[in-house]
Amino acid sequence: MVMKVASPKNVASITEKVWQRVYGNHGSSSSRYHHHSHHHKRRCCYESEDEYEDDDGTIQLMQMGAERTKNVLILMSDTGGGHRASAEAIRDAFRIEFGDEYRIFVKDVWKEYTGWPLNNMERSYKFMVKHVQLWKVAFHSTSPRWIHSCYLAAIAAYYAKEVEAGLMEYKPDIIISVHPLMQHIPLWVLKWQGLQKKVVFVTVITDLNTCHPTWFHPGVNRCYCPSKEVAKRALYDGLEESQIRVFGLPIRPSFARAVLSKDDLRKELEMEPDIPAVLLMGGGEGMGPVKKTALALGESLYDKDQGKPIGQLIIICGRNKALASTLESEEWKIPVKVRGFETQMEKWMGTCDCIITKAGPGTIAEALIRGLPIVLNDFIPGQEKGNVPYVVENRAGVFTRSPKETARIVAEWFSTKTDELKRMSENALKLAQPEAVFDIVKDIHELALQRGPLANIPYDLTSSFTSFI
Ligand SMILES: CCCCCCCC/C=C\CCCCCCCC(=O)OC[C@H](CO[C@@H]1O[C@H](CO)[C@H](O)[C@H](O)[C@H]1O)OC(=O)CCCCCCC/C=C\CCCCCCCC
Ligand SMILES: O=c1ccn([C@@H]2O[C@H](COP(=O)(O)OP(=O)(O)O)[C@@H](O)[C@H]2O)c(=O)[nH]1
Repeated sequence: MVMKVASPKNVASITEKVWQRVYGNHGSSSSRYHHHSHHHKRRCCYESEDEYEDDDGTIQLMQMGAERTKNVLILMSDTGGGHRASAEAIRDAFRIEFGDEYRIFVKDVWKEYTGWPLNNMERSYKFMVKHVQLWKVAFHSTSPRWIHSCYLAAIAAYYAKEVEAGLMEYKPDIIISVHPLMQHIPLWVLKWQGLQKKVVFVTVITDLNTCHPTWFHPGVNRCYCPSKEVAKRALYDGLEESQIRVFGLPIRPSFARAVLSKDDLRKELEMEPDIPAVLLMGGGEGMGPVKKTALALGESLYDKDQGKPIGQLIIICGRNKALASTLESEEWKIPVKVRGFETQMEKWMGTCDCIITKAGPGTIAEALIRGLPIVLNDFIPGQEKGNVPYVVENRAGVFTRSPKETARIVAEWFSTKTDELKRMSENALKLAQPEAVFDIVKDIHELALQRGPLANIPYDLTSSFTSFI
């Protein structure tokens, strides 16, 4: 349970003071500034209030009142592989559903526009999750709202102009955050710019259960929760029911829509046609006990009596190149494929019969769609802890940290307990929500339509107008 130590109003006023300190009296909604940064070349500087030129030189006044392509800015960070996967899923679903109506940008604005430590979150995060106790302390100690709001306000004070420049470069009509640390600062920027009434701001949560409270910001237009458990937490943390929607975790449309034949895929991926296959992975970064588990499977999936394999193994190491090269140099008694970062995960999952993974929400949601029983072999404390009961209590998989136990379970699934494998596969399919990403983008589209005439006013005029509304 998270204790609410400070009221949101108090936190807001601290934040506003910080903004005032940074911008002085220029923090009004209609202010403009000249910001040149070495990070980016494509900067628009407005020389006067009369000149409104877009990057391609078209004068925006011409667009007033007309239907125009709307800009969608998706904020993410490569801390793990899940945020990017969800961002790309949303981008692809927008394209499928609405074609040219929307122009989508997937960006880590902090990485591109700010400096240390925000531009280096991936490395800091990797370091922290390797030292599990450090991550545990950081995760739990920053859970109370007043604590994380203070941290974020301090960061905002330092990098406000850079983040603002990063957001405004894309002239977003809609901002979608798929990252826990990308609510507060962008929402403050919108408030300061007077753009709250023009820009739709939504959060798409990518954790299935025990997510960090930074995900929940009462200032959003919508908060898309992937499960009822997360929705409960959102309500508890002060969001209104009208702000919350539960559609599921957004998964790339290639997963949701593809009809794949296992036989064809096995040919395409050059796998053995007739023996069952297990997929072993550890998220985008190849984390968890992948190597030990692979070695144990190399033994358990080999039938010594008959002198032949009872299963084959696919190991996807993600961005962990060191892991891939050590596994490639091993001698195997069973058919094994070692792969690096794969872009067509739906194919590898489509060709396998079960999966072993750490409790990453993206991988879990994808495996459920493919009906793969799951052996969870690790979890990151905090945000991934709750994913374990989500899978186990719904009987879509099991949890064990022991590589030997994992190898034994898979060997049984492929030999004496095929009925259990089948049952778990059916349970997995019951939990799958392949349409979630489409429901999310359709709902965002509805929100954008509800914005009314303001949304069609050229971007650079809007903040001046809205300050009078
Ligand atoms: C005695 C108290 C000392 C405590 C000191 C803490 C100082 C602050 C330092 C670090 C901040 C820790 C942030 C915790 C909140 C994170 C919220 C969260 O859930 O983050 C998860 C993401 C990663 O995404 C997850 O990836 C998973 C797989 O790997 C999985 O896919 C899951 O679904 C995803 O949600 O984590 C981050 O993005 C963490 C980034 C940490 C970067 C550390 C940067 C260090 C320095 C300064 C920046 C400080 C930012 C402070 C923000 C504080 C507000 C919380
Ligand atoms: O080689 C790889 C490894 C992983 N992934 C994807 O990366 C995401 C991993 O997200 P998850 O939440 O499971 O874990 P994280 O990497 O964030 O820890 C999933 O969508 C995977 O399909 C991928 O596309 N290629």
